[in-house]
Amino acid sequence: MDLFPIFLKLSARPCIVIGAGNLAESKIESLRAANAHVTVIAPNARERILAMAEAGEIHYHPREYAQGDLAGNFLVVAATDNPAVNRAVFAEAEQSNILCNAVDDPPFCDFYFPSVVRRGDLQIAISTAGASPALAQRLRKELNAQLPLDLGDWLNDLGNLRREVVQAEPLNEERRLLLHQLAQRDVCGFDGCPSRQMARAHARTNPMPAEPELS
Ligand SMILES: C[C@@]1(CC(=O)O)C2=NC(=C\c3[nH]c(c(CCC(=O)O)c3CC(=O)O)Cc3[nH]c(c(CC(=O)O)c3CCC(=O)O)/C=C3\N/C(=C\2)[C@@H](CCC(=O)O)[C@]3(C)CC(=O)O)/[C@H]1CCC(=O)O
Ligand SMILES: NC(=O)c1ccc[n+]([C@@H]2O[C@H](COP(=O)([O-])OP(=O)(O)OC[C@H]3O[C@@H](n4cnc5c(N)ncnc54)[C@H](O)[C@@H]3O)[C@@H](O)[C@H]2O)c1
Repeated sequence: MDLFPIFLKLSARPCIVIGAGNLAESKIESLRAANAHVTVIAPNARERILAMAEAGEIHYHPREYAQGDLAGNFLVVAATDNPAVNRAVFAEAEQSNILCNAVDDPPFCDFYFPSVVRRGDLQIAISTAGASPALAQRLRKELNAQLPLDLGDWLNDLGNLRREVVQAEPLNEERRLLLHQLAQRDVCGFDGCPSRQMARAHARTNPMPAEPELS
């Protein structure tokens, strides 16, 4: 199957989850991790979901799904234990052009949830297009065991240094090569960090062109 892999910005976008059980909980957690505005509709909710609602992290409506509930949402996850309800949710989503994932029900999904390895802003998302979710999970565990725990902190420092370089140097081949070199070196937030000093020395030989004088 030809799936299109993208990383969506969900910040402040309204997303809705129908169902508040075991499977819904992990989907709500991943939507919240992307700062989506999450609404949940289900007659019964797990403890953790009730706690999120009490803390004001999500909106929870303790009732059954009704046609029209999806209006105004960007995406929906159908995670009830009733396939007929999940399919009705998918049908409404189709009609309203809202992206839908009916959990564990591939024909009723516009998108699949991947297995994710995360270190800060670094995310590696794995999909087998539904061929073997167990393999996706195993690969996640293998990659997770191999990647250093402080990779996210390091990426944060590297990102800050890259912003400095981009501000100080014009977009050219020298800058591109420097950024590749920095991505292979130790970088830290400390001002005297050797990689930082190297970047500053580079900026002296590759400065921004002077602003043209106004006549
Ligand atoms: C990655 C992950 C993310 C997540 O769920 O958030 C995910 N499934 C995970 C685990 C997992 N799911 C299942 C098992 C049991 C072993 C097995 O069946 O292999 C295990 C492993 C376990 O937990 O033991 C059962 C299962 N899953 C689907 C079906 C229906 C079918 O195959 O027809 C059935 C049979 C249900 C039944 O028997 O009734 C379908 C889907 N599951 C997907 C995602 C989508 C495709 C992902 C991809 O491969 O691209 C897709 C298509 C739709 C979707 O739900 O988005 C998460 C791992 C998270 C992690 O730990 O990293
Ligand atoms: N838990 C698993 O590991 C797993 C694995 C594979 C498949 N499944 C299947 O996935 C489905 C969901 O699993 P679960 O463990 O999250 O179930 P669950 O029983 O924990 O939760 C079901 C949720 O659906 C809600 N619900 C029921 N009818 C509703 C309606 N009309 N409108 C809105 N909400 C409604 C319930 O209130 C509850 O919050 C089940 O069909 C299950 O068989 C579960």
